[in-house]
Amino acid sequence: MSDSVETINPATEKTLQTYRLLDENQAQQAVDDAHQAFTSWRKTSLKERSALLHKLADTIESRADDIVELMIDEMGKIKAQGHQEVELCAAICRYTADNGPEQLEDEKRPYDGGNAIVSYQPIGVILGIQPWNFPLYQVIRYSVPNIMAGNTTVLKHADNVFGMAKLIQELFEQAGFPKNVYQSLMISGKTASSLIQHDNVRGVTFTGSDAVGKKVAENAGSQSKKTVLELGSNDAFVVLEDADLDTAVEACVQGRVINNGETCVSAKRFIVPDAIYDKFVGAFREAFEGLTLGDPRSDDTDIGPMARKDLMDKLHDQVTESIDKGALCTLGGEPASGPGYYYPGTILENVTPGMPAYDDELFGPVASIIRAKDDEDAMRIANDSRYGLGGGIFSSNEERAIELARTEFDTGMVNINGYSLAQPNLPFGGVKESGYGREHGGFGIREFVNIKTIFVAE
Ligand SMILES: NC(=O)c1ccc[n+]([C@@H]2O[C@H](COP(=O)([O-])OP(=O)(O)OC[C@H]3O[C@@H](n4cnc5c(N)ncnc54)[C@H](O)[C@@H]3O)[C@@H](O)[C@H]2O)c1
Repeated sequence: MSDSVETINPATEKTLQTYRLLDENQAQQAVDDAHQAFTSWRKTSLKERSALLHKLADTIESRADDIVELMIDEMGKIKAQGHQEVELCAAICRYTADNGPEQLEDEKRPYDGGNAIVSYQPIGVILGIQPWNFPLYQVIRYSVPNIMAGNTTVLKHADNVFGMAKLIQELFEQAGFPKNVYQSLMISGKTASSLIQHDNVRGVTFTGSDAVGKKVAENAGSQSKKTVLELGSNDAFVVLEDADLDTAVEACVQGRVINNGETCVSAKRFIVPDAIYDKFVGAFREAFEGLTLGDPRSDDTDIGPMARKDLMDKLHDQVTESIDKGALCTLGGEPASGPGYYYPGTILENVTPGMPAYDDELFGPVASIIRAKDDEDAMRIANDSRYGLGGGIFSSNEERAIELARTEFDTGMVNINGYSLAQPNLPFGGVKESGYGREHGGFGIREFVNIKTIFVAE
């Protein structure tokens, strides 16, 4: 196995940097250092932690241009979306700093014989294994609540964004956090796997594919270590017969191509009843045709390059296999000529079970359109998936849509008449093979704490 990795600019295919990987001994030492840091970090007050998180928010904002440039170079993020990600991360820091103390406060509960205290205590070093698609956000969303709770953390980032891993460590240092409270480790997946077994790693939070997530959970489970899994999905956006089609088209297009189509919680399957199929699909295709594929630095670009060649090749194989099995490609469908890993906005119709476009996650700007008999059939199809992260319902009857979201949609999140990414104050996470556990909104902060009951007899 190579002891270094190269990062590559997906727009130019040029090498950006070479990073030397830590070997297993060095990685184990880093975990011991994080454990050492934990012994004093856990004793800091919530007020001190909160003040440092406010500084982190300011630091992130002050380094916004550096962060966004790196996102563009390493994974092809569109510039304006990079700035949105930076703002979201600063907001997560501030939300956690402002609300964390209350979310972690002791609770008093009477019992037969006395008054108990329920206390939220940190547990130690948390290993984060994260993907590349929101390379700052995914790290901030798990590390900041954990650090607020008194844990320390080591990160294994995706190889293609090692520059971002390095920069994030700098941000924590610049904000004034004590040494080793946060560390980015340049390690392979194999070394990350071995760290799960390290005695001082007390929990593992993984965001990425369901295939790797299952292995990570199995490995951690063999040692009774808790995991949080934020995995992929094939979110269904259901356009009901009474939907306002302009609203639906706008949100569905945005939800499909945001982040170059490389978003876990995004519109991937569009389920449309027969009665409105031609009208919706015609307008959707027209909007998709108008999207600009190109330079992620340009303000005119809607879809930038895909992050890696292997990901583009996989997407194209999934499109080709779906077409071979009967899907109709009514837009796009072939990679653009290089340099750069550019895949155009693509529409597949006649998508049916047994096709990758129906069964699996297509992680790129490809829309899978499925025709339903009626509204009821559309909801059935929406749930006909092994995944359950997010979803969407479009209807002019908001009350009915909310009821369907509440009782019928088998997912962790549902959009009604719109499309939204994560919010600091709202729980984020999935069901079924999209994983378990929740980030944000006061829930993430309690994932890796010891909820301790202290019985105080009267
Ligand atoms: N639910 C969410 O919040 C969320 C958010 C973003 C992305 N995702 C999902 O992530 C996937 C895309 O990311 P990806 O392709 O980089 O995922 P991936 O599973 O290939 O990689 C994720 C991370 O795991 C590491 N890794 C790979 N093999 C490993 C192993 N054997 N042991 C330990 N670590 C290992 C990778 O280096 C990377 O850091 C998509 O399925 C997407 O939907 C989910």
